[in-house]
Amino acid sequence: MAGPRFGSDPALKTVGLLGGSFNPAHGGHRRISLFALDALGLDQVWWLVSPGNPLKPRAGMAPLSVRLASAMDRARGTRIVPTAIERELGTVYTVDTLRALIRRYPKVRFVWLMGSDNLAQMHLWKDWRSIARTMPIAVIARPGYDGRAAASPAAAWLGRYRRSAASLKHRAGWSAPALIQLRFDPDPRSATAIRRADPDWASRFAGRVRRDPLTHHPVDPDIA
Ligand SMILES: Nc1ncnc2c1ncn2[C@@H]1O[C@H](COP(=O)(O)OP(=O)(O)OP(=O)(O)O)[C@@H](O)[C@H]1O
Ligand SMILES: O=C(O)c1ccc[n+]([C@@H]2O[C@H](COP(=O)([O-])O)[C@@H](O)[C@H]2O)c1
Repeated sequence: MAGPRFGSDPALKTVGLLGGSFNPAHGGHRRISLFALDALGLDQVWWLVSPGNPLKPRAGMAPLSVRLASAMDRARGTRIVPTAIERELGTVYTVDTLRALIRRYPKVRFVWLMGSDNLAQMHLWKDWRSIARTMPIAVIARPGYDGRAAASPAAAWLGRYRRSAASLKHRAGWSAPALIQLRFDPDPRSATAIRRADPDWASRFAGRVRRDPLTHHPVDPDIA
């Protein structure tokens, strides 16, 4: 069954949500976010720096405050808003985070953004079909993962809800489920490669941690 169809109030803001470990944030995150902002006509992209991906090992994960500091550094000068709001909401699973955000920001239309590596394993996420019914999903092609993503259970289920990026620019057409595939010059950068090349990366951000980083969430007054 199709999910909610949103109204066409032009005062509503549009926000793309890119959830991730950001261990550390890198130029690939920045580039795909700026691309999605433009392709989908968004007002902002929020980076949800995760307190802990339930499917990822904790070993090798820098503290949340350090990962957030790296995200703030990478997002500087853009309409990307890094936040650790999941810590404040007390949510770990994406389905719970998205429900809480929708409740908290009724004037915002959200779209979930992710790389194709995440689509490939989305069927392992808690209530993944509910996530797809909650908001449109835009998937960004990522070198080495697109084949696996296309063959995945989540892609098969979402396949009948394929939509163009342009359809999100018409606010009245904002509905879920919807799968939008964003293809542009794929970006090979990854946090894994950065950690390998620079195992000490976290020490550069340790001195830049905010005093209250865990609840930090700068929000456009039009949105709150
Ligand atoms: N180069 C990229 N191209 C497309 N999507 C990306 C890219 N890098 C990260 N993403 C996406 O950004 C989100 C957050 O990614 P994450 O913080 O896990 O970075 P990562 O580089 O994938 O990390 P790691 O290598 O540690 O798994 C995910 O949806 C991921 O698919
Ligand atoms: O909700 C889940 O079951 C779930 C399982 C795995 C990953 N996620 C989310 O997927 C996003 C990408 O995570 P990561 O660590 O691959 O960057 C991040 O927001 C995680 O919280 C969510």
